[in-house]
Amino acid sequence: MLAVVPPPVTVRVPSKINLHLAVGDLREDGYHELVTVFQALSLADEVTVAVTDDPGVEVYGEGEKSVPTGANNLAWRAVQALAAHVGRAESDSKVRVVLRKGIPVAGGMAGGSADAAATLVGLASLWKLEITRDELADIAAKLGSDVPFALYGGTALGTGRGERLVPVLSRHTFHWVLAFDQKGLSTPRVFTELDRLREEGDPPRIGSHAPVVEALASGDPRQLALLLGNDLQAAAVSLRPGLRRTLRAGVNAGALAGTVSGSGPTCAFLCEDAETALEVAAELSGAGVCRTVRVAHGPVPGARMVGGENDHRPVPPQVHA
Ligand SMILES: C[C@](O)(CO)[C@H](O)COP(=O)(O)OP(=O)(O)OC[C@H]1O[C@@H](n2ccc(N)nc2=O)[C@H](O)[C@@H]1O
Ligand SMILES: Nc1ncnc2c1ncn2[C@@H]1O[C@H](COP(=O)(O)OP(=O)(O)OP(=O)(O)O)[C@@H](O)[C@H]1O
Repeated sequence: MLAVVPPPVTVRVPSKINLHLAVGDLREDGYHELVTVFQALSLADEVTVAVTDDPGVEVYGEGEKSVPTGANNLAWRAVQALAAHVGRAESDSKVRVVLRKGIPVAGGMAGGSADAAATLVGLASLWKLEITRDELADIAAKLGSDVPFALYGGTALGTGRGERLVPVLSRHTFHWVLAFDQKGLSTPRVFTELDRLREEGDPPRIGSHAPVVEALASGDPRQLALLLGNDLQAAAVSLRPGLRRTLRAGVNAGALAGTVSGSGPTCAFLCEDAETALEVAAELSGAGVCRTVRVAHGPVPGARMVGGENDHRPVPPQVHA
């Protein structure tokens, strides 16, 4: 009898920004204790998983040449982690993973984490696993601190090393402009730079996340704009001083406020509305301070299959520098 090969599964997965990122001290395990407010943005990757006789990873799109296609690819590590978790034999776990990247590589927007989360969701369907999203989140947390959030999306408070999540009420769609830098920044390097800055002096630390949570509940972008904060920003700017100019240029172009996204170097600018975001993006494109400019909105849902009946595939307008 011929075996029936299941059709490939495609999952769309959002990027993230940190509206608030408070970094505590270095822990013994090499991680820092975090309190962060994540928001999932419409800038996304798409990941297709398919049964194959020729297993491996293919990468297309944003930064494709700088993404490893071997065992170091986070999506590939997700395949192995899920197969091990459900006790699936290697001969039964042969998959091809195709990544279509929209999220900048090493940009502080959790692109690799997004691909890992999407791969978990895609394989759970391809392999017809009875597994809850919470169980997937436990596997996700072992792959990286940002991976669980990419599964859930929306807006969430993250604690621990960022992997412990609770949803945050967010009443409004917020409009963002994203400025991609010429090249990426290594996340561990940015954390190490913050430790160095803290050893040398006492860089100011951002305050409590509570006002950010209130601003999200109110839905007022002007209120939120006053509260964006990221303890890693000083470290990212120290390693990439040109980011200061980018941050200024976004605000000069009409954004309410700008922040470095996560460990950078992508800068995220909050705008009053969708129309203003397009105007800011157009002006920033001409300012010569970054490689590419995109508009995005959030919050959006986490990793989910493309082609379902709830899938409207919105295409946000794009502006290229
Ligand atoms: C900067 C953020 O994007 C904010 O959401 C995340 O904290 C980074 O998450 P990630 O890229 O998934 O990071 P992981 O793959 O878990 O860790 C990579 C490295 O970043 C540093 N790291 C990460 C998370 C954390 N809470 N403290 C850390 O010091 C550690 O050196 C770690 O070895
Ligand atoms: N699927 C993947 N997509 C992108 N990079 C990957 C992937 N798998 C492994 N990598 C490696 O991981 C490094 C960090 O990539 P990634 O795009 O996840 O960074 P990031 O967005 O800054 O992460 P974070 O915001 O979670 O700190 C890249 O330089 C690349 O070598």
